[in-house]
Amino acid sequence: MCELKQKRQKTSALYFLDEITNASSGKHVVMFLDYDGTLSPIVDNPDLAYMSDAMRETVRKLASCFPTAIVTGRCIDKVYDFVKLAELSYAGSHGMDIKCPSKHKKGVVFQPANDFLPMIDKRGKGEFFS
Ligand SMILES: O=P(O)(O)OC[C@H]1O[C@H](O[C@H]2O[C@H](CO)[C@@H](O)[C@H](O)[C@H]2O)[C@H](O)[C@@H](O)[C@@H]1O
Repeated sequence: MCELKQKRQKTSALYFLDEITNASSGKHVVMFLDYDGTLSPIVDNPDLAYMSDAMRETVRKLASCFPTAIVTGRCIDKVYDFVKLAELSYAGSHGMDIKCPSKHKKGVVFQPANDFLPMIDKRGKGEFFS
């Protein structure tokens, strides 16, 4: 087997399936997935970083087995436009904007940076603190 193929295998979770199965026994498993370069290929234009239908189907199946979240530097709306799976949780803007699905129409929203918006706004207008 060529060296590159061997390296690829060793970075695949499938290579460690027994270890992962043993380590997760009796525990609650939650999946956190990156978007760019993980669910989608890296492409020159970030607006064209589509995920394939096959990948979407795999993530849909995964989410039917474990709570699943996408964690990304992108804003939630943008990544949701690509992923289009309402049953997932999304942590966008590097964790500053989090939405989890729930029976409520809007879902559970957690925006830890909200309290800092007035300060950020002041900074943006050139007002500095002493
Ligand atoms: O946290 P991530 O989900 O990994 O997001 C990181 C950045 O991803 C995007 O940029 C990267 O992917 C682009 C599309 O393939 C590529 O053109 C770019 O070179 C990569 O850095 C996204 O555009 C950024 O906003 C994210 O911060």
